[in-house]
Amino acid sequence: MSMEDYDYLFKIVLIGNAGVGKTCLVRRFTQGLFPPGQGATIGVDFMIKTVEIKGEKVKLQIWDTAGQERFRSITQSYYRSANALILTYDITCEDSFRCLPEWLREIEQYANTTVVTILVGNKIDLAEKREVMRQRAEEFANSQSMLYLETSAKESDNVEKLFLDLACELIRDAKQNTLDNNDTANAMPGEGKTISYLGCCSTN
Ligand SMILES: Nc1nc2c(ncn2[C@@H]2O[C@H](COP(=O)(O)OP(=O)(O)OP(=O)(O)O)[C@@H](O)[C@H]2O)c(=O)[nH]1
Repeated sequence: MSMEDYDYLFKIVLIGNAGVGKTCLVRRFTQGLFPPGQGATIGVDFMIKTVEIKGEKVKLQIWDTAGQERFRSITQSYYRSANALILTYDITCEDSFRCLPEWLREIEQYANTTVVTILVGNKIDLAEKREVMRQRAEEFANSQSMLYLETSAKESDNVEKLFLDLACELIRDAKQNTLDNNDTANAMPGEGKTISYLGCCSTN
């Protein structure tokens, strides 16, 4: 192992409409909690969590952006160095799904072409209020070459899977030398605990 306390460092940026649950997903993953009365994100928030995948330490730098339109120019500047984007919508809010093409245009304009993008339908605990059918979202994700996952930050459904699957995907890419990690090499140290995860996709 190098002088650093990790084998890989990846930058993951969450984007999507205001109120879809981006901050709650990050809090659930990094702190294991669902904060009551979560206020709107102002600009961008930053958290770190280190996970262990097949004996390798993977440091995830997670940037939680504000969904509100007025912060768009700030958040756009975070796309460029992202290794992965989590494009989030709310399965109980048709509007947040209809806005996805707009977000894809932002990605095309500001993100690196090698970025891994996953579409996430959050709030599946509110099944009775669902407005966007899973199949429709899956088809849309497929058509745009995105991965797809449904989550509940509230019930903790698929939240760990979301970040760990992404980490696996990024390791696979890195091993194929399609990633340039130089941009993220100077990351600030931050809080985080190490968890062990061996059940993900094969990375070897
Ligand atoms: N039932 C349910 N509510 C959720 C879930 N995730 C988030 N919420 C609620 O949705 C609201 C918005 O959550 P946030 O995490 O602040 O949303 P955001 O996407 O970060 O919003 P911005 O910061 O404005 O972009 C809050 O009232 C949360 O409690 C979930 O999985 N289930």
